[in-house]
Amino acid sequence: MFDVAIKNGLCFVNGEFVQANIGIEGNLIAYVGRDDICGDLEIDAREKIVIPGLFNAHTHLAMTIFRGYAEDLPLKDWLEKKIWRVEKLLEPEDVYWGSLLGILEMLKTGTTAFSDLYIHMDEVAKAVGESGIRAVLSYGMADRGSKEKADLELKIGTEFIKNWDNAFNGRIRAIFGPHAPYTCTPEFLKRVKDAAIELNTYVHIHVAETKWEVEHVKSVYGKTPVRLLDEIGFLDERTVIAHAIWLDDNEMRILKERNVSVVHCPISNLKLASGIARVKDLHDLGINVCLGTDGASSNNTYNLFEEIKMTSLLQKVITGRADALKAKEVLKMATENGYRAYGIKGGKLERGYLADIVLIDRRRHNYCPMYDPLHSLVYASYGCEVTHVIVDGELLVEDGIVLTLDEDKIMDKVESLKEKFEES
Ligand SMILES: CSC[C@H]1O[C@@H](n2cnc3c(O)ncnc32)[C@H](O)[C@@H]1O
Ligand SMILES: [Zn+2]
Repeated sequence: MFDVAIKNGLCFVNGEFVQANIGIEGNLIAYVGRDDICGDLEIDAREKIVIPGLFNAHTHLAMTIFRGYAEDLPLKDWLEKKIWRVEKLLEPEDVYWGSLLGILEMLKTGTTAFSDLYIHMDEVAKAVGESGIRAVLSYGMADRGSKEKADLELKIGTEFIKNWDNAFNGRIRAIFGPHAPYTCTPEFLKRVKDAAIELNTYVHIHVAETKWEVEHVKSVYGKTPVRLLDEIGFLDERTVIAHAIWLDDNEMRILKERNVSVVHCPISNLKLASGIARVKDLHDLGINVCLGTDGASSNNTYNLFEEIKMTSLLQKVITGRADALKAKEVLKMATENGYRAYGIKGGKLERGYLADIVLIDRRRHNYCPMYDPLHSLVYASYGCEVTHVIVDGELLVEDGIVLTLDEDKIMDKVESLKEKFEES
């Protein structure tokens, strides 16, 4: 008898869809196979596709508050003329409600875990605790050339890790999140890496997002962001870089040699007109590529199914090859690779892996006819087909309803915050 039994689903196991039952004990998958199983809670999956939970590997969760606030601008103007001004007005409680809204949207669209880099992170951690989702959290640090600021930022970032790492049965992993090579000096980034090594933790950072960034870093430090980071010993298997658009072949080889993971955020990159990452090349080199949405102000949703489809389509068009990335590989980027990037044993329907599992309704007009569930999922999903979501062995979404959150209350709160930022 298992705690939870998912029965007769079409399950994504070892890269293919097979009819199977899944037994969950505590927070782990304890059984995957064809034997008839029982559970204290039994979920009938006869009409469902069952996949490992999606991992959104780069977010600024509470930016739901600024969804639609600053449109049709390139990254530099978006940040400098709009976003950084209103972020100064953010209070902790705003971040709490904005984060809950982001979590609500992610759970409803099959995301079981995310990696966030933002401010007022205690509030994000509280929202993660209450909702039941899994998260890797980092306080977003930038020294901007000031030694005093560097000391303070590192202190806040370190305290956050000490207070929250492994909270809620290990659902929260707390790591370092320096913003970018153009807001953080190499001296500061070196201190962050040393602290990360001492605490045995990960570092999540934006790198090579725009042409401007590369030219700016070159003009100040005489080398590109990736070469600069490599020179200070910043890059290793516990480094996760978001974007990685403007790289030459040699820089890609450096990322491979150092075992760095890359988070591809195609929709944000298109919307801010930053560029298109060479994901096929990164993938072919053997780099661990995972997927992210970035913040809701540059996307404007937290629906990872959109990133899955966009990743596939963009690589087809920039390589001129319709088979640039296999659908199976892209689904792996959205699941297993995200968990792997942050050293979490999840993202696979396999015994011993974390029980982060998503059930999807097969009986939808957009999946009809279903020749191959993999292709239906990757190319025809809206995200709203998700019916059940289990995180850490707990059922959080049932028949499309998030059991742990009050959807109307969260929406009312975030809608009411708009007033504060409208005039800014
Ligand atoms: C200091 S907390 C994180 C910081 O990052 C900003 N941000 C959001 N999206 C992006 C992006 O695509 N590139 C760079 N910075 C980004 C966010 O607004 C916060 O200020
Ligand atoms: Zn970002």
